[in-house]
Amino acid sequence: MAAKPIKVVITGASGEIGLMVSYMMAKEEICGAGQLIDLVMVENRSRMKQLRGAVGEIKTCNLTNVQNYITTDNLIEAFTDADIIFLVGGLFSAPGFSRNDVIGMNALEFKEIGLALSKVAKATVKIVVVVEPQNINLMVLSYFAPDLKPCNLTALSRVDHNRAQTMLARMLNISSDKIVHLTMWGNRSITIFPDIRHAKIEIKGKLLPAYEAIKDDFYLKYKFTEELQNREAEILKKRKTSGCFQTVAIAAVQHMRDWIHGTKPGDWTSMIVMSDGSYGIDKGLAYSFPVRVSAAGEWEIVSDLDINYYEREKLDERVNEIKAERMFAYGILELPEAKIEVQKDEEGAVDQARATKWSFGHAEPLPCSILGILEQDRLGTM
Ligand SMILES: NC(=O)c1ccc[n+]([C@@H]2O[C@H](COP(=O)([O-])OP(=O)(O)OC[C@H]3O[C@@H](n4cnc5c(N)ncnc54)[C@H](O)[C@@H]3O)[C@@H](O)[C@H]2O)c1
Repeated sequence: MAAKPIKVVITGASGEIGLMVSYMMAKEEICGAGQLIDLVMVENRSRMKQLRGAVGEIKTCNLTNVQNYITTDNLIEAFTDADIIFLVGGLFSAPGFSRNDVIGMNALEFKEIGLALSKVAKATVKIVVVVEPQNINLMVLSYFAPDLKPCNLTALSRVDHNRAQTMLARMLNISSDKIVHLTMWGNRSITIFPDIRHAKIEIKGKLLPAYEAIKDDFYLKYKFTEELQNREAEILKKRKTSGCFQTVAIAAVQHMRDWIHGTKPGDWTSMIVMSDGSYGIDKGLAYSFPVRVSAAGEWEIVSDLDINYYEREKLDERVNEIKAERMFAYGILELPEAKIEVQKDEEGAVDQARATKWSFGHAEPLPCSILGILEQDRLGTM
């Protein structure tokens, strides 16, 4: 008898990245050779027409990997019995939006997602958060779905891992699979910290430390990080587009493939996971670590890298940044853990245009208090 189809859910499935992830999951045998999937594509009600159009197109691509195509705007229906969930549906940072705008808006989305998962998630589900800011969204989701265990929860830092790997390979004109033991530490933001010191490069069959192979310590320690951080902006400027959609979709699918089948023997990847206290990072903080995955699909943090004084400082800076962003999100959600006071708009005035924009995906415009705090942040008074 054929194996039961694996239920793969993609939220934001009619968006740029969600649609590309859907195509790849329908086309590639990510869940295993010959393994059928049920592809569940989730969208906001207002985008269901576009989603049905997109599914109509995928169905005519002559792909044999999918047993059933399901479209829905109902998170409970989507998440029930789901084996794999790509959380791609959320708000993208538009021109003029600050990072705190994006944190606030997506915190509200991820509260809803967490609540839905808390009702129906399978104990073995594999979830990857693609929506920015990935670290914060993962912690909000986990807060509202407390029964989910760290083994269920990851977020995407593979985009930067892939970029760094490719940049190093290009310096030596070699294939990127010759670069191993690379790590992206911390927060998926412009401050993500690439660790090249532990990376190794295969040259003529021998693994050499990256610093020894490249022989440009100043570039690797200072300029490389800057170039990595600016890479996305550079591409967007040249392409005149608002996002590196292909880069993100491919990274999300690679992340999931490694999680299902294991990382390359002798190597690891970078994933945002809930810290178990490794490297002195607070337990429960969503942080990008070096992560090794067994062939059975169980991930663990690679916990025995030596960390020097410079790296310690960088790791701790990212902890503080993530904690501050988490506090901001908790403030928006009015959680008891928040130490900041959510300011009420005493005048009761609401900028309806912004309220509607930020309430994208929600039945009601966001409350005044939230608009108040976001406005303050934009004015730089927080
Ligand atoms: N470097 C990165 O890792 C990176 C880069 C770009 C984008 N992203 C993230 O990927 C996400 C998707 O980007 P995109 O370019 O595809 O955006 P997009 O605006 O094209 O698509 C997002 C889709 O999500 C849907 N959506 C919003 N909330 C939803 C919800 N709760 N449930 C279901 N659907 C929902 C929207 O209707 C929209 O169709 C963005 O939110 C962004 O944060 C990450």
